[in-house]
Amino acid sequence: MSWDHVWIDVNIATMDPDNSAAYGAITDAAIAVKDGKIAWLGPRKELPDFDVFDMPVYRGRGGWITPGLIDAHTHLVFAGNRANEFEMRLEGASYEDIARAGGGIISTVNACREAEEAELFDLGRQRLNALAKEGVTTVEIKSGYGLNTETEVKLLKVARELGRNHHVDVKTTFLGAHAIPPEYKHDTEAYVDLVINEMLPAVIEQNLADAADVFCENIAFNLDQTERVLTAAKTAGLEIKLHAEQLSNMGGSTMAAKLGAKSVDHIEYLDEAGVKALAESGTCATLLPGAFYFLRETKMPPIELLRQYNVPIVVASDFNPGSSPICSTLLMLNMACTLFKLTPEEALKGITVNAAKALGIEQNVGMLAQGMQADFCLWDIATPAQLAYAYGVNPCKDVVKNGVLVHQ
Ligand SMILES: N=CN[C@@H](CCC(=O)O)C(=O)O
Ligand SMILES: [Zn+2]
Repeated sequence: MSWDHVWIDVNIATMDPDNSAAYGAITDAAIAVKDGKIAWLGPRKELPDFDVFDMPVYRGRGGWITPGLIDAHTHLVFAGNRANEFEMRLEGASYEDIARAGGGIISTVNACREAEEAELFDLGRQRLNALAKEGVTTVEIKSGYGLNTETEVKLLKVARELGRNHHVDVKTTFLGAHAIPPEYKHDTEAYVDLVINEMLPAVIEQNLADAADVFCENIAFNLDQTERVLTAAKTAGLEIKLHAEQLSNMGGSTMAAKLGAKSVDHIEYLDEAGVKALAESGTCATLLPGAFYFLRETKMPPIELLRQYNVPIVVASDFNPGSSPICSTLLMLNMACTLFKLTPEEALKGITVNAAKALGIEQNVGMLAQGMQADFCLWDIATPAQLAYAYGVNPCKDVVKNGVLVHQ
């Protein structure tokens, strides 16, 4: 056999739904890589003969290999910070109060409009490095802190540039309809027109986005406006997704599901009819425990219903300066279990196989099987549940991205 490299003395959490063991596990396993793909994986004793002098053989010392982690919802390109609002909330103001008073998303918009591309790139790279150290190999980055064509394009360009300059793959999402900018405060419809008729065409023309998103909420865009933007984006060839049912039940999830959205995200206020709609369309439900925690929310997302209707559950960091300033995908595993009572296996699915579905890349990444892209991590852990159980000492030992060992 001629491979590029082989790993032995490992256990593998394949996360492959066709493998009925918990985590799709194969213990005492081996995995071989060739041309950026998984050429072979299975029990060590079935590993075909190969010449040990022909290729590097890595020993995992009994650790676990998982798919490279996928953070399917972040806003990681932004300038400034909102520590002042954190203080205000601790003194009694709510996230909604601050947004209505012109703070919140708009304060980050002001910082982003002023920031140079190079500064945004540098900040983005530091954050990407932090995620990559924890085993993240694919990340989604949204715009949404520009709210004018120039700055939305700038943010998406930076996100694309980060993807070109980092081993982490970047999927970009246009979120021009994130909030209503002050200059359109009294004419939201005109802002929606601008998003559809000016921003979206600019983004499409420069191939800056893979998907589009909207914040459907009483402090942002109503159902009709949301539907208009999503329909235009879909017609333009983008995947669609939605910030939905975070602070109230607006019916955004059902509408987005009917339009074929890849995911609806937050969903604390999602009801049974909404869950059913997701199940019918194959739309993923993305849980954002970082925002739930940081905003001290109390309304739980409908976990039991999601299970009952077999809706793929995704877990993501939602890393952003306002509602989730937590740049850690691994910590989300712990929070998804402690706050939402997901099992560690459900949580790990949420940042691997289901996260890939939410980004439409499940044919290539998110689980480990022959022919899949060789994106995987070696962890210094005795059981996969340890990834969700403890936090603080990073157990990520090695990362293989596109078949190349990038971090040791
Ligand atoms: N909910 C809307 N958007 C972001 C928050 C952005 C912000 O507060 O800056 C979120 O996903 O939580
Ligand atoms: Zn978000």
